[in-house]
Amino acid sequence: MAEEISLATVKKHNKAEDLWIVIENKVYDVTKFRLEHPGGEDSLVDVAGRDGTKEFIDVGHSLEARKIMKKFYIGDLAAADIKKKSPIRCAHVGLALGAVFLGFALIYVIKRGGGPKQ
Ligand code: HEM
Repeated sequence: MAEEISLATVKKHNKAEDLWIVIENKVYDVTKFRLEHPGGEDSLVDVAGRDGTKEFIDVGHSLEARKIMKKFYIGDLAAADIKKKSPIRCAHVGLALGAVFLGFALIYVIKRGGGPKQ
């Protein structure tokens, strides 16, 4: 099984001479690659020690780039750090569904003449 690396550990490697990046929940040590990176050293240093998934995808990296990445893979982001964002999103979806349900329930009660009878 791949080694699990916490985001706190990744954060310690946030310099050009010690450069780890998270992409799609996988951790890469691109310290040596930074000088060969066709997109330049600076773009990698900008996301050093953090999640660079958005930036990586925004560039539209080729399949060749994805092949090269594999050479620098050092482990997976710890499960606890991956899940952090999702409960918030789930809560939002739950709230939205709850609000829609309440809306329909209200319409139903009103249409049935749930109000005071005359
Ligand atoms: C292990 C991680 C990465 C690898 C192996 C990698 C590899 C490459 C390669 C091979 C290219 C040439 C174009 C292509 O084949 O797509 C490239 C271009 C580029 N990369 Fe990366 N890259 C990595 C991460 C990143 C990240 C995290 C960023 C942004 C923060 C980034 C920004 C860029 C930019 C700006 C270009 C230039 C695009 C252009 O000139 O059109 N790269 N990269």
